[in-house]
Amino acid sequence: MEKENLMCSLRIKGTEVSLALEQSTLSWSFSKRRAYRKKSITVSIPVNEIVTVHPGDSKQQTKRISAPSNQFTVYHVSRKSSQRWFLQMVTFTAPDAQVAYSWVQAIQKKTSEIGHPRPKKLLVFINPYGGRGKACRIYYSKISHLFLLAGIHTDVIETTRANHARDYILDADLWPYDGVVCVGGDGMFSELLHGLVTRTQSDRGVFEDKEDAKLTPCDLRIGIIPAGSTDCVCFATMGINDPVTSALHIIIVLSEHALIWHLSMTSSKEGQTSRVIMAGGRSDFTCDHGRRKVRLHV
Ligand SMILES: Nc1ncnc2c1ncn2[C@@H]1O[C@H](COP(=O)(O)OP(=O)(O)OP(=O)(O)O)[C@@H](O)[C@H]1O
Repeated sequence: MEKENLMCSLRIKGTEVSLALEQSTLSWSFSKRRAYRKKSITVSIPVNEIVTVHPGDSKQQTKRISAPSNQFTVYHVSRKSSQRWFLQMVTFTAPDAQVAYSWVQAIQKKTSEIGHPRPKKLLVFINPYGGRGKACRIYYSKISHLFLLAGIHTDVIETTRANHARDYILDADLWPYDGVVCVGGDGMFSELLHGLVTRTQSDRGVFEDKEDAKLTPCDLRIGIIPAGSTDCVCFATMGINDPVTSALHIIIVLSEHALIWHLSMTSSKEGQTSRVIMAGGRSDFTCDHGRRKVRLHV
C-alpha cells in the first residue's frame, strides 16, 4: 500500500472522515459542525484490539464478495465496562475498490504483526449438560460466528460423558491446534487442565508421579467459554463470566488479561509446585494436579 493511503479521506455513513493507520492504532477523525464552529472528533482503537477487517459492509461479514467493493468493515473490541467486552464494527466507504482493498491489506498486515500470535485452529469441547444445559446454545448462537469471523478454524466436540474431554486430550493428535477451549464450567476446565498437563508429560517422557520429576511446559493454550453453574475459574481470572468477552480474549490474546492460557511449567526446588503461566488472566489461583499444586497466574 502506498504511504499516502495510510492516511486518507473516506466516509462513514456519508460523513467524511480522515483515517490513519499508525504503529499501534487505527484512528479516524471527523468534523462535527456545532453552531458556527467545527469540532474535530477522533476515534482511536488499538491495532491489537482489531478482530478482523473484511471487504464490504457488515452484512457481508464472512461471505465471499464476488464484485470488488469500495467498502470495508473493521471489527474490533469495544467495552461496555472495564470487564465486559463486545464486538463493534465500523464500515468505511473509499473512493474506489482499489483504495478499499489497499486498506484491508494494510490493516490485516498490521494486526498480524502486532501482539501475540493469534490462534488459527482450536479444539472446542462443549458440555451439553453443564450449567443449565445452555452450553450448546451459547456456543452456536454467540461464539461460533466470532471464531469464523476471526478466521479461526475449530473442531468442535460435544461431550457425551464425564471425562470425555480429558480422555480425548490424552489420546488425540493435538499438533494441529493452537489451543483447547471448553464451553462449560469449572469441571470442564479441570478436565482440560489435567488432561493437558498429563498429556504433555507423557509425550515428553516425564513420569509425573515421580517425586522429583521436573514438569515440562505445554505449548497449547487453554481457553474457557463460561457456561457452567458457578464459573469460579472464569470469575477469578476475568472478574466476569461473559461468553462473548471470553471469546474475544481468546481471539486477540492480549497479554494483559487474556483468558487463554499458555501453560508453562517448572517444578519448584521442593518439587511440589508447578507454575502454569497464563498469557493473561487477572489473579492467581492454585489447583491440585495429583500430589502437586498447579498454580495459575498472570
Ligand atoms: N456429556 C456429559 N454427560 C455427563 N457429564 C458430563 C458430560 N460432559 C462433561 N461432563 C461432566 O460434567 C461435569 C460438570 O460440568 P461443567 O463443569 O461444565 O458444569 P457445572 O458443574 O454446571 O459448572 P460449574 O463447575 O461452573 O458449576 C464436569 O466435571 C464433566 O466431567
